[in-house]
Amino acid sequence: QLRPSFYNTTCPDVSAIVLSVVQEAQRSDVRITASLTRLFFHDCFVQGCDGSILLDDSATIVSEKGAIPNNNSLRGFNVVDNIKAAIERACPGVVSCADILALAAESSVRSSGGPSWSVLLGRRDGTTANRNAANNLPSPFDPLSTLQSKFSAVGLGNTDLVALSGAHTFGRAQCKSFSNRLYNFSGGRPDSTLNPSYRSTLQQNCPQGGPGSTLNNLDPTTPNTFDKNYFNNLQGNRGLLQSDQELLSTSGAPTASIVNSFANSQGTFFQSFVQSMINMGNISPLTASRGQIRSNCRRVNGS
Ligand code: HEM
Ligand SMILES: [Ca+2]
Ligand SMILES: [Ca+2]
Repeated sequence: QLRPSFYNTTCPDVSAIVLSVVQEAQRSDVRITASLTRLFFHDCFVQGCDGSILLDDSATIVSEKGAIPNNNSLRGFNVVDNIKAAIERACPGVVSCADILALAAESSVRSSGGPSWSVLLGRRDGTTANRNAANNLPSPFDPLSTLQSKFSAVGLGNTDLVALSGAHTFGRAQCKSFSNRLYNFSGGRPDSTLNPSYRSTLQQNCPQGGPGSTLNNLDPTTPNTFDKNYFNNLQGNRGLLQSDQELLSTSGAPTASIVNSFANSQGTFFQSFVQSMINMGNISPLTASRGQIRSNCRRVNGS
């Protein structure tokens, strides 16, 4: 069972160390807090929160980093290395990489204006990666019903889906993640659930045939602040990804009323987000004698 006090005697300063490295990184890279938050999601949804996302390719590992949703998209691995190095100096061999991802997500949200919470700890690191499962992460092109089933497969419900999607209140997406909505979405027309003036801004940034890698703010109103504006954007048909706008615009969807309640109250959103991050962090952790404490987050010990 995970608990906030897991490192109280063995590494009492672990949370403060993580926070300070995250905030140092944030000084030169405003986006890094979003990137670190996303790493935790992509770890937990594949084999649970076991640090599998951090493993590099090797003789025995087919890295999740090469999966389609991750390749040329995930970032923050060097900051995780820096956090690990700082923790190893203070308490060698004690803190797992999986727990570092959980702590880095909390520090990131808090350092961007969002809620803080006490992080459940005691996960250990896995010794395998799963490229195929990583290829099956929730996709921005999935219909709502598929997003719901991918969440329910790991024990998460509609409230978790909506609250955690609220992490798109900060960070960036590449044109290729949504440009299908801009030109020829259905019947030769753009996506009708995309606000026309927002659409023309996006069309300028993502011209047809242009580079798919150009970055766009996920939240056009407060791109670097963790707040409830993401949900207000959905109400104005300003969700960037199809998977964002669907939460509100799918007819009859049970997620719509949850979007509206978060749009009305930042306190309600923050409370639900914290609970849902805890729920996501509880996805099949390795505890007790299972797994290991990696000494290098990129490699299984002894390989
Ligand atoms: C509901 C299913 C989800 C889908 C389909 C989805 C999809 C995406 C996509 C396509 C991007 C942009 C990637 C790119 O263009 O390179 C992105 C970025 C991001 N996602 Fe999600 N996401 C989902 C849920 C989540 C969750 C649960 C979290 C965290 C709790 C999260 C946090 C983020 C953040 C913070 C970014 C920006 C990262 C950066 O700027 O480096 N997402 N997501
Ligand atoms: Ca994992
Ligand atoms: Ca925001």
